[in-house]
Parts: sequence; structure tokens; C-alpha cells
Amino acid sequence: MGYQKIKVPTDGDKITVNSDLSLNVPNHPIIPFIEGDGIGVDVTPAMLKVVDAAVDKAYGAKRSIVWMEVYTGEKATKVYGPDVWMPEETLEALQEYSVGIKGPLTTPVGGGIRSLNVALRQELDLYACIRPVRWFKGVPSPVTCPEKTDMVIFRENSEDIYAGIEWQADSPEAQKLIHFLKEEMGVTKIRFDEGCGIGIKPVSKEGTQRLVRKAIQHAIDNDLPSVTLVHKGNIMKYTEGAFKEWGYELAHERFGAEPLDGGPWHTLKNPKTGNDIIIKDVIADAFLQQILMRPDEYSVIATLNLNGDYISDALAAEVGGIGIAPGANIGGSVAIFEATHGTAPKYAGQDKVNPGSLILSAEMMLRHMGWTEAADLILKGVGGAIEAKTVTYDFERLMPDATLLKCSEFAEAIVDNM
Ligand SMILES: NC(=O)C1=CN([C@@H]2O[C@H](COP(=O)(O)OP(=O)(O)OC[C@H]3O[C@@H](n4cnc5c(N)ncnc54)[C@H](OP(=O)(O)O)[C@@H]3O)[C@@H](O)[C@H]2O)C=CC1
Ligand SMILES: O=C(O)CCC(=O)C(=O)O
Ligand SMILES: [Mg+2]
Repeated sequence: MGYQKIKVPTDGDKITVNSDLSLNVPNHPIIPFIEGDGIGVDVTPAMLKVVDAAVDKAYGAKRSIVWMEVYTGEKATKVYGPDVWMPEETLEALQEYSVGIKGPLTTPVGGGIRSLNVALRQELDLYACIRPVRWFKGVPSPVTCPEKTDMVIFRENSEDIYAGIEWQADSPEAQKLIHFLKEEMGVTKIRFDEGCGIGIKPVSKEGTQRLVRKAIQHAIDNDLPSVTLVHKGNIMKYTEGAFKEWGYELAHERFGAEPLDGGPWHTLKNPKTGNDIIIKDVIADAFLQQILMRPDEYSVIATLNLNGDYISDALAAEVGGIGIAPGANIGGSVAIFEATHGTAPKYAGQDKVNPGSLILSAEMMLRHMGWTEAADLILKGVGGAIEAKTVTYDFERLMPDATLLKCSEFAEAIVDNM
């Protein structure tokens, strides 16, 4: 395909996807990346450097990644023109090349453009946001036993109040919707209908079940003991409550889970190992206290979009913070890897922040591609750099005797420890 501004490298090949969604990865795949706003200029080059070094060390000249820059966010407005935040050809390229990685993108609060991160997930139907949360030995943590936190969050990525279907207070649309709700739906609980913004929370059976299916499959493939559906279904009965019901239904109908002691918890035998997998649920507020007090009771988490956003940062804090919290957005044939954190604007361009989140997102990307040797080297490098107490400011300020490194120096330390 011919692109307007994207320069397609001539020395690489395209990853293709089979009908069963497995990948054909050439030895020199072209991988699109978005640099990102704010600290994107710091963490993205650090990530590229570490990935190239890991691939080189693992495979020598036989394999390499051929990076292709695509644009979204502030950089897109410079390349394409003042109002072009997400060029159509960026979406086309991410679709065409199937595997990509992105830095964080800024979303203004209260007005202005809607989230480009959410838009990417919606446009490419990247319905599962997968965020593993694990502790690396030596990482400073506010909890006494951080090694007990070992979870993978499966966050529904396309629905919920997070989809941004909402209208500003006193706009004609908000007034029209409030009028409709009161006059035609018998709603009496809108406390103040003047000066009242209003939002919509879509949660569907299909959207829930495709996410829960991925979560249970992950537990099966990785021989994990439980999948917990996290919801606020006591209050939002037909959205979050339905998420819970549809989750159990899927576990039963698709995976043969049976009620445990009369339900609602279910259990199934892992078809690969014969071990039990418990399918359980917990109400979101109780979950947030239990992950601090008894984190070892949780393994795979399946939850709605907004809960998943909050839970991601809360859990990341237990194992060292969002400087080291990776993630993937995966749909049918496209996967885009990204850190859990945002653009941290106060640190932008200072070569200061921890690039660990994006580097570990790239580690997930390499594993997704089947390049496990390179992925393992990244884990070894990150673990080694931390154990040597050569770390960025976020860890250094909590670690006695640590050596403070810049963002780029931490990337070098990771490479040195591979
Ligand atoms: N997927 C995405 O692209 C995301 C984008 N965003 C967007 O990012 C912007 C800023 O959001 P904000 O709420 O400030 O959240 P951020 O995640 O950008 O930053 C919050 C705080 O987290 C810490 N932090 C973040 N990244 C790192 C890192 N790499 N290394 C070390 N510490 C880090 C810093 O803490 P400290 O001050 O303690 O040093 C920082 O002040 C918003 O526009 C938001 O919409 C937010 C989340 C995800
Ligand atoms: O899109 C944004 O600006 C924020 C997204 C976010 O916080 C997340 O996905 O974790
Ligand atoms: Mg978030």
C-alpha cells in the first residue's frame, strides 16, 4: 500500500496472520511504532535500543526488527497538519503490519480531543488490554511481601463508560437525553437536571464473553489457578452485574466449568494439565482492599474497562509503580503493545523516567511473535539491572545505596545485563 508520509522500509517483510490468528513472522519483520507524546521521546528510543540489542544477541544477523515510524498525537500534527491527531494511514499501517508498539499519548481533561489511546483500541477493535503485574527482585514496594502479587489483568477495552459516549452539561444533546429519560423512560433519579452532564455505559454479552474467553484461555495455557471476574454488579446490575453473569455462563458453556458448592463460583479442569481452575468473582471495592491484604489469592483478573484502568495502576504500585508496568492491546489479527503509564509531561524530554514499562511491553511483543529467546534476554537484562541497583529516579528514591541512572543509561544497563 502507498502511504503519504509513512516511509515503508525496503529491507523488511510483513508479518502475516493465519485464519487461526497464528502469526507468520519473517526473519526481518517491519514493525510500526508510535513515538508518543511527553516522555515518549525518552522511553521510545530506549525501548528500540534494548529490543535491537536483545534480538541481535539472541539471533545475530539471522533476525532483526525493521522499525517503521507511524504518527499519532502531537507528532502527527507536525507531520500532517495542525488538526490531524490520528491520520487514517496510521490506522491502515497498524492493521496492515499486524504487530505494533506505541508510546503514551496525551488526553486533555474536561475538553479538547478525546483519547487517542481509546480511539486506537476502538478503531482496531483491540478488545483485550492485557497487563501482567509481577515483582522483580529488588524493586522497592510499599507492601511487605510484593512477591505475592503475581497477576495478569484482562481489561475489556472497547465498551463501558470509558467508550466516551457522553454529553456536556446544558448542551442540547444532554438536555434532549435527560428529557427523554424523564419523559419516556420514567427516570426519576436524575438529582439535578440543570447543569448535568450525562454519559452512557454500554456493556454487551459479546463484548464481555470475548474478553473472558481470552482470560480463561490464558489461565489454561499458563496453568494458572484462578480467573476472577471483578465488577460492581450489586450497584450497576445490568452492566457490571451482567458482566459477571455472562462471564460464568461463558466459563460453563465454552469451557465446561461447573458450579462449585452450588455456585456462583465455578471450577474446571485444565485440559492441558488436569489442574483445577477456579472461576470466581469479587465486587470491585472489596477487590481493591484484598489485593493489598491477600494478593496471593488472585491470578488472572477479567474486568470491565474503567475498573481495569484503576486496577492497573493500583496493582502496579504494589510491585514498584507504573514505571515498570507493561501492557498489550490485542484484538483479532492486530496487537499493539503499550505501557500502562501516560505521558508524564513534567518529565518530558529530560532523559529521566523509567523506560521499563515500554521495554517490558516490547518483551510481551517479542513473546507474541514467538521470539522467546530475545524476550527472555530482556527479562534477564531488566532483572539484572535492578539487582545491581542501577535504576532510574522512581526506584532510586526508595532504594538505599542505589545508583541513579538516566532513562537512556538504564536502557544501557539492561543491555549490559542481558
Ligand atoms: N496509554 C496511554 O497513552 C496513557 C495516556 N495517559 C495520558 O497521559 C497524560 C498524563 O497523565 P497522568 O495522569 O499524569 O499519568 P502518568 O502515567 O503520565 O504519570 C503519573 C505519574 O506516574 C509516574 N510515572 C509515569 N510514567 C513513569 C515512568 N515511565 N517512570 C517513572 N514514573 C512514571 C510519575 O510519578 P512521580 O510524579 O511520582 O514521579 C508521574 O508523575 C494524560 O494526558 C493522560 O490522559 C495516561 C495513561 C495512559
Ligand atoms: O487514554 C488516556 O489518555 C488514558 C488511558 C489510560 O489511563 C489507560 O488506558 O490506562
Ligand atoms: Mg490508566
